[in-house]
Amino acid sequence: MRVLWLRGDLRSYDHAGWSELGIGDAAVFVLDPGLARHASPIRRAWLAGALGEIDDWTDHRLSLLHARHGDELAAIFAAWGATEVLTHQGVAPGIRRRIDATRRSLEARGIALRVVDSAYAVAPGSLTRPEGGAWRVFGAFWRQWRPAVHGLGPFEATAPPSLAVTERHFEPADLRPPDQPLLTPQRTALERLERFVDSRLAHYAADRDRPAVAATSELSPALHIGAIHPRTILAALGDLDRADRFVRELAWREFYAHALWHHPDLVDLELDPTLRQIAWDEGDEADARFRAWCDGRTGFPIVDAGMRELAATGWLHNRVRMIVASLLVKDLHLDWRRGAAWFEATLADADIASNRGNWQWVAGTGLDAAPYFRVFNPTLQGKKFDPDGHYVRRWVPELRACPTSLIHEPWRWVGRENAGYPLPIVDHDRERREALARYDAARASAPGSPRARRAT
Ligand SMILES: Cc1cc2nc3c(=O)[nH]c(=O)nc-3n(C[C@H](O)[C@H](O)[C@H](O)COP(=O)(O)OP(=O)(O)OC[C@H]3O[C@@H](n4cnc5c(N)ncnc54)[C@H](O)[C@@H]3O)c2cc1C
Repeated sequence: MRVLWLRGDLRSYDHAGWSELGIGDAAVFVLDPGLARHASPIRRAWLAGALGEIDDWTDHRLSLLHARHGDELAAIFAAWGATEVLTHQGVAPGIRRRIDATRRSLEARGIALRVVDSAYAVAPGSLTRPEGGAWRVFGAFWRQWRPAVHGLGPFEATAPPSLAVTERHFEPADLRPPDQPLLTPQRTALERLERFVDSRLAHYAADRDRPAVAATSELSPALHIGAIHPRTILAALGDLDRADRFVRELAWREFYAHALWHHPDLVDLELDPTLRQIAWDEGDEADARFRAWCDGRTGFPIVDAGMRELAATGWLHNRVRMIVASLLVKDLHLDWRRGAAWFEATLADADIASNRGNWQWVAGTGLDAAPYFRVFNPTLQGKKFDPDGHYVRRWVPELRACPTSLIHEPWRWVGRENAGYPLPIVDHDRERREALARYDAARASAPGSPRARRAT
């Protein structure tokens, strides 16, 4: 008997695993105690929705287990009479550890575990530099990735398999917090894809940086749980050259997954060894700044709009992610890991590879990162990418009456105080200089730097 062990591939179509199942097999989703504890309410809602859709499709024969990975899970599969377990590739270090532990326990019982697919168009680890290891520069990765996805098509649709074994420790609906909406991630993803190709793709390159404009695909939460596969997206785009700007974004997702595959420590460790000693602020005052950032009360309108959108919806526009992340690291001098953890606690699409990779990009410490000395000015970013202030007014009601000419500098607006909007939490120019000094000091004290050698 075969067991399809579903994880981040929660869909019924364009799926390598379903096509291998036959009468008498089983499909299972395992809720590890860690996942149950850490997933944010919005992610639980996406998960519950996707499991509900698969459960309906299999006529409620999906097995849903509470179990620890490793021995406990392997023992359940063995009791079912499993001869082979199919699953998809894990990329995040914690997931890889859980799969490896389960594989070992299965093999000890004479059961094979086979990886049949990944959540990527090109499986992480399958592209390497000629000299080995992950690509360090996106452009070089892109040149190899782009031909590899040429002509890639979705898996053929399969009928729901007649699953024999069903064991249920919970129902999909139990996962959804009561205050979260009932979601249908597969249906939503396919609708968003159609909407994107029909009405947004043509303007994507021009408008993708404007948070007030509905210009992007909004596919990231569905991609994260595998309610849609990049193969399906690429196939729907048709001529990939015409969609080049968008295809590049999909490639960034795969670049970071490849990077994490080769450098599992990028989750917590600066990939640039010369920037591992940056002096981050800690203590009560730093905590207060962190809270103001989380709550959207920094006094920088575009930042506050973004952080409030994130809290309210679990989603945030890419340009605004970059701006808020830059403020945290370069203006508030708070550790990028703190910001990344907050994103993981709140984003519906929270994904270790994309999140940690992008935070390191913003901090200037990662692969192909923004040069550390390039510091976003939140006021100029706001003026450039939200010129009419529509995005700010949507999320910061205190500034609705503020004239457009001052919306990104409300400290100059006479009505600010009555509106109850705070002054900027820091002076950007001063903190920019401070950040550069701290980065320079870190570089100077890094092992191997000429100044560090002189000091020892
Ligand atoms: C600090 C920071 C943290 C981020 N954390 C995450 C995260 O946890 N999960 C996540 O999926 N994305 C993350 N991103 C990347 C990006 O912001 C989102 O993928 C994007 O905003 C999702 O919106 P969309 O689906 O409409 O994107 P679109 O513009 O429609 O792009 C299509 C797809 O391409 C991928 N993509 C787009 N931009 C990027 C990028 N910069 N890096 C990697 N993949 C990209 C996503 O899968 C996205 O769904 C982060 C970016 C920053 C700057």
